[in-house]
Amino acid sequence: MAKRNLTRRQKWRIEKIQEERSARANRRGERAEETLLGGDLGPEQEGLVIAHFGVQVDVEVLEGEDRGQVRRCHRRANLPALVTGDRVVWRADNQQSGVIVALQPRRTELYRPDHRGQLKPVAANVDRLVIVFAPLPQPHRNLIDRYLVAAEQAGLEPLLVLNKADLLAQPEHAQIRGWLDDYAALGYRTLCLSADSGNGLDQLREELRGHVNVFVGQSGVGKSSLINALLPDADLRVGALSEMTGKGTHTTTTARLFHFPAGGDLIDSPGIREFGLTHISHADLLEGFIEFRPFLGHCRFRDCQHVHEPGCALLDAVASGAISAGRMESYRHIRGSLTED
Ligand SMILES: Nc1nc2c(ncn2[C@@H]2O[C@H](COP(=O)(O)OP(=O)(O)OP(=O)(O)O)[C@@H](O)[C@H]2O)c(=O)[nH]1
Ligand SMILES: [Zn+2]
Repeated sequence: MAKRNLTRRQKWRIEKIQEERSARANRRGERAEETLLGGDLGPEQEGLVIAHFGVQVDVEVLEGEDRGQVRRCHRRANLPALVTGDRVVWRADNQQSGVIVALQPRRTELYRPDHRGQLKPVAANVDRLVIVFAPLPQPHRNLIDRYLVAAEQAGLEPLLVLNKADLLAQPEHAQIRGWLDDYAALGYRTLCLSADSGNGLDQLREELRGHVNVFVGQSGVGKSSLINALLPDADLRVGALSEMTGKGTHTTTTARLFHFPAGGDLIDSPGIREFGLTHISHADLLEGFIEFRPFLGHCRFRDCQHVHEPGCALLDAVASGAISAGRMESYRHIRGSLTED
């Protein structure tokens, strides 16, 4: 017994010595790096990544008298790639920039495939997916459902926004309102509003407050109109960014974080707006239809495709009205478009 204890203690001491050694080596490396980066650094402080440009990121100061200001920072070589929305620990240098020394754990991550098809994080700590649709362009249920599945998969709370409510008075568009009610009945947050008239924008401001939001939806549904109404300071939106980079080559692709004047944040970029359109596994797809969950695993056949199998719990649920035919159709449509077999 005593012997084993001793051995354990010895092992622990050896590990401790090794840890201290590697910490010392790290500190040496960091000191060398800091000398290269231009000398004395200020104390560690919290920051928020609001944009990134290759190896550099823009960090918003979250503490002290410079709170709200933006510093162009490098990151220490031992850190993973940073993305917009990351919370970091950083140290100021004496030239209006700084060094990022640590990345805080991410609550959520949004991924997009890069040009080689590999998934890469593009934003961190988003918690709200604002799915915008409208009577025109004609909405597609499976597209909305796809965003909902992506939201479930990424751990974001969806908010369904039916924009262009002014068009609902036209008889040919009247049934779209029913879609919103169907989603509300499933337990989702919903809003019906008009960016043009401004009706319902106050409720939207309320919904966005206290969240890091991303807007998605088909082209032409009014995302830009809504964002313009919520972020009236146009300079903040576009101009400031190209001015800061000096050349503006990254202005259209990099994700950028904005603060809504009424509270809450927005992370936006053309790439982010397409979030959720790829890479869903079969299992995630089924789980992403929240009302399917009580029935999953209850089909007679373990490899049930939920198409025409006898004893299919999902088909029975459709027959009994527990699952709507529209959502089932939407599920099948998305399932048919997945590449995984
Ligand atoms: N009738 C009506 N039209 C609107 C409303 N909101 C936006 N629109 C119009 O819809 C069109 C598309 O709006 P955008 O804001 O550019 O749509 P978007 O979703 O940003 O489109 P992309 O930039 O292509 O992604 C514009 O002509 C807007 O004027 C609304 O509440 N009612
Ligand atoms: Zn089944």
